[in-house]
Amino acid sequence: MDMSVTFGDEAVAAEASVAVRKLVEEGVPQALSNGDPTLWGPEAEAEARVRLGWLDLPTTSRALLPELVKLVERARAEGLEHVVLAGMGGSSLAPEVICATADVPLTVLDTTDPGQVRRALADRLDQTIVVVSSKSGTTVETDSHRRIYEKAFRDAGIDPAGRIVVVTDPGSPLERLAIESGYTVILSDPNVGGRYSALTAFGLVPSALAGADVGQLLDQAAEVRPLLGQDDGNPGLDLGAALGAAALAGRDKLVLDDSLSGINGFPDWAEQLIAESTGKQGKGILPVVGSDPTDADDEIVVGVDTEAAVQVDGPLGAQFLVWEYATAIAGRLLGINPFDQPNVAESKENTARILREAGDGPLPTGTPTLVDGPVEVHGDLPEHVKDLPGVFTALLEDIPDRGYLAILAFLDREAAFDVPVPQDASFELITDIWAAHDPASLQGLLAIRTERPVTFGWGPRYLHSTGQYHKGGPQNGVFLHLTGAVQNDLQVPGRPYTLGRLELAQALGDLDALRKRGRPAVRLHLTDREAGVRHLLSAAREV
Ligand SMILES: O=P(O)(O)OC[C@H]1O[C@H](O)[C@H](O)[C@@H](O)[C@@H]1O
Repeated sequence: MDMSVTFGDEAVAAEASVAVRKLVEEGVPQALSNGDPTLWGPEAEAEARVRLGWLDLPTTSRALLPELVKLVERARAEGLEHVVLAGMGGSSLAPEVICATADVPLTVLDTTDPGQVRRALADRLDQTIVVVSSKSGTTVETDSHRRIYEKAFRDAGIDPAGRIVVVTDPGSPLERLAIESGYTVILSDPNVGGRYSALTAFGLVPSALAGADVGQLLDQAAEVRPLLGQDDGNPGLDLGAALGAAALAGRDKLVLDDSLSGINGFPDWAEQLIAESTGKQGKGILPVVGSDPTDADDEIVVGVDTEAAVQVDGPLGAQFLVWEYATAIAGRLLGINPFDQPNVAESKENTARILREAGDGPLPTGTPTLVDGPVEVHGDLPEHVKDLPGVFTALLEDIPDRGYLAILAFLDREAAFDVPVPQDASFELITDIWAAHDPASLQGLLAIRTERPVTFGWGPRYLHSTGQYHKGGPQNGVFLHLTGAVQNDLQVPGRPYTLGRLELAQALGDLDALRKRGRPAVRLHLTDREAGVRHLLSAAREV
């Protein structure tokens, strides 16, 4: 088996081995492998009873393969080359990493940004097949994408029934709707939670349609599965013990480094698994993705196929299973229920309330505290702050010991790639131009100004991932939300709002939840998106 967990740091190894010994004495590795729901205490038991199905997926998901072969053959025969996936959190992050790793194209819609959705709609609608993936069948973003694509197909004279494939849990409202609409429905295993669903239909259906070899993923997972019952040479146990022991010792910022890995985008998937599973009751592990280690004493670096304090090597299918097992182990060590997400609903409810109360009127954005060029600043700031560099400085100074800054961008994730580049530009020049227009560049620019971790998330995608940790985990985060004016909005058919209005209401809803906890939270609103991003980045360079 080519899956292994090794330690590049002796102190981390020693600490992990103490935790392993304790877990082995308690019979945990075997019990978890057998699906024992009592491992997280009596309060978690009822939920754990219906959340451990992921342990069996390397075998049970095989049953899906013949159905997937047929679906793929039909799509190919009909020339449906453009695969769009509408899904949030666990329902999109696994297919995203599977397809990026297999180097097959998949358009992922886990956004409410109208520009990003319009770009997908404008791309080969006549050859598009849309996978609508939602376990609950009620997620507002995914429901909006379905409505928008149904209308777009109808407007183009295309019958949506031939173009929409639904993946959901048995009995969900989406299953009912799909049956009534004549859509292809593939049901998932209801005993697996969203973030553990990589090897269910949620991970496999869109990936197979996009052209990935999903049978191989199951083979890789099946190969590592027997090791998960062992006391020795159990990579899930070793990783979980290392993560849990480090967090208990105060090293609860998990820097994920995949710089040498052939697996593309794994940290984004691991982030939602770990943040949503552990970030609750004031405890948790904060994944830090896309930032260099800072050597702070509350940090542990884990490498995916990359040298680090803890190094996790192996193929993607095995990595999924090992990280899921490890998260369940870390959850036990931390004393939390790794299968619920008690605080995700808060921001959602705030958003629904904001939309309802606003009716047809403007959303309650308030008046800006100050305006700097194309950027409005909303939020409480010290009086001496007069411009954007001052805002950044104030936020960085506000990060408490052991705290972090989270940048949360409710913007178009792909807009930077639309910026025209000179025809003869070198690859370096092109990436420089992109970086100069990419809001995500703010992470690196602010990270070098502080010893504390700086994370970056796209909204509303992070609400289904680190959003749980921000609200339920240790209360030491400082938050910077980015929103932007919408040029060409998109109505959500059958709903009294546009995507742009929903996107802004989602940002406001999350801000309400964070401010209610007394967390410092500032919103920067770009009145002109492109100029605003450039202005933000140049202000960050001046800090
Ligand atoms: O698949 P869905 O029911 O649409 O849920 C999508 C996501 O929604 C919530 O945010 C959950 O906390 C996530 O774990 C889940 O992956």
